[in-house]
Amino acid sequence: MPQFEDKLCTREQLAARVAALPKPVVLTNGVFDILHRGHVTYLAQARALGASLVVAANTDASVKRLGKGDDRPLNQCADRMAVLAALESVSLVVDFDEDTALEVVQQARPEIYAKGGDYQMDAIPEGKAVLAYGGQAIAIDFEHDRSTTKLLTKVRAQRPA
Ligand SMILES: Nc1ncnc2c1ncn2[C@@H]1O[C@H](COP(=O)(O)OP(=O)(O)OP(=O)(O)O)[C@@H](O)[C@H]1O
Ligand SMILES: O=P(O)(O)O[C@@H]1O[C@H]([C@H](O)CO)[C@@H](O)[C@H](O)[C@@H]1O
Repeated sequence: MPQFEDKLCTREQLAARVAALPKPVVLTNGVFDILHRGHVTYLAQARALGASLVVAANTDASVKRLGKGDDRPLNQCADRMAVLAALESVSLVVDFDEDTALEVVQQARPEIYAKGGDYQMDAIPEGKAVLAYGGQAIAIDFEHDRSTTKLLTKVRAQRPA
């Protein structure tokens, strides 16, 4: 097993594994279906806010409920998690089956919660929870105009009729 797979963590292990990480701990969450430059830049910036980065990835069932499309996610959860774990910026990867990462945040209690600039921190449950216990919630501005959905549109447009 490659060493980066040591970063994969179960929900049961989460609190103990986070407690062992260098502080401050930054946590973020998302689908990360087809990893692109926007994602890796954003994850590196999130990691630079603290000393460790925990990424919570939506389970496949949870992605289905987000309404990104019937065929999403393209990459199954275990694969999305392994790709995230292989990144230098990432310290720990956990999955979550709920509609939001609120419970993950409550279990992990990171010093900092980060999310892309497409979200308003005081309007989402994860951001509100971290702010309520005195942590920081930080939105990171988009640096690259990329998205999984745009990539898929491009691929589909190139398919022969
Ligand atoms: N281009 C980007 N620059 C910076 N952050 C991004 C970018 N795209 C996504 N993110 C952030 O990465 C996290 C995961 O995003 P997500 O998986 O929704 O990416 P996406 O490519 O926009 O996907 P989709 O097109 O399926 O909605 C979110 O916190 C989001 O804010
Ligand atoms: O990759 P996405 O679509 O940005 O990730 C979603 O983020 C939501 C956000 O944290 C607001 O609550 C979350 O609820 C959802 O489950 C996805 O992780």
